[in-house]
Amino acid sequence: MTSVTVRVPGKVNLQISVGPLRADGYHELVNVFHAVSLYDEVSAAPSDRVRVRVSGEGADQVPLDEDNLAGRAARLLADRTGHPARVALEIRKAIPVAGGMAGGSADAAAALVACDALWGTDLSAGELHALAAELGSDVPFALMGGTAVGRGRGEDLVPVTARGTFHWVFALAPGGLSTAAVYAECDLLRRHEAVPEPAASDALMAALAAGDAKALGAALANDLQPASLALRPQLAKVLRAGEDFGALGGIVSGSGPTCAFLAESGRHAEELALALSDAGVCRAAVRATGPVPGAVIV
Ligand SMILES: C[C@](O)(CO)[C@H](O)COP(=O)(O)OP(=O)(O)OC[C@H]1O[C@@H](n2ccc(N)nc2=O)[C@H](O)[C@@H]1O
Ligand SMILES: Nc1ncnc2c1ncn2[C@@H]1O[C@H](COP(=O)(O)OP(=O)(O)OP(=O)(O)O)[C@@H](O)[C@H]1O
Repeated sequence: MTSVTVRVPGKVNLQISVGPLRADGYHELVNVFHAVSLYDEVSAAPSDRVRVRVSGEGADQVPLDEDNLAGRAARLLADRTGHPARVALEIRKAIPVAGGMAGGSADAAAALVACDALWGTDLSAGELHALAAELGSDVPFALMGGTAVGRGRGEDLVPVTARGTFHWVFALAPGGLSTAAVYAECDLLRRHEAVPEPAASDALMAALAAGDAKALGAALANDLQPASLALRPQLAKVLRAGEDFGALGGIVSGSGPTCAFLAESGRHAEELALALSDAGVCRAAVRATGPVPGAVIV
């Protein structure tokens, strides 16, 4: 085989309920993931060692050394299967880097799928999921796609039935936010509160099952949002602009700083994206739909 290409989506979190800090440094979550049609592509081809090249959105901010998550995924798969760690990975990015849309996690999931096919290591879905969870809390969902509830640190996934297609606008911010820093800020902001166990929102689940965009917009909830806003106060202006321009709901995506807005239709999403761009509150406003499938060979 000469080359394998995998397409992998970014995500928005429809709900993040952040529970107490665990002894291992992670937080217990109820994390409702939703895969959206903003895709990275990862190609894997034979090489003499692990090599990584990156192009596209934010490519200059992506490490090419052993920190690259796609390269780490390839080395982990090689290590566990005994296959030589030899592959040239080419990453084409559209998912914003450090944007709260799990771009690095998506590339890691794509690299696992691509190398598994290129090398003929032929792991089961369960084996790939276990390697994905070792690489990061968001990586298993990038394999699965669709809409799913993640428990534990987010890796323990159960698919959620969602009817229809939802239309989103993502307001991309200049620069990124560190996920670890946002969780640390969340702890700091809640240091005087008793933190309850995380819980799924019934209103959100009912909205998804009914395909009711208006109800979904009203049910979006992210416990990390106050922390992202504390670290990046300008985001309040972005969220207010989305609301003023008629979004059904607006939320910081994951740990931020990307903001996600739910629209009524494709047409409404187009208008909303244009209004956000014209208002000058973001670097760019891009449209996407969800849910979409996880990492697939194309
Ligand atoms: C914010 C989200 O993107 C929402 O899906 C995820 O919770 C973060 O997932 P991720 O980027 O894959 O995170 P990981 O690479 O596993 O962890 C990065 C850091 O985030 C914090 N972290 C992550 C997940 C979690 N359940 N609790 C945490 O406190 C920890 O400080 C950890 O060191
Ligand atoms: N292939 C990759 N693509 C993007 N970033 C990568 C990659 N590999 C390593 N990184 C590093 O990981 C950091 C986080 O990038 P990523 O785009 O995954 O953030 P994120 O979308 O905020 O993640 P999450 O939503 O999972 O918290 C970046 O700052 C970058 O240094």
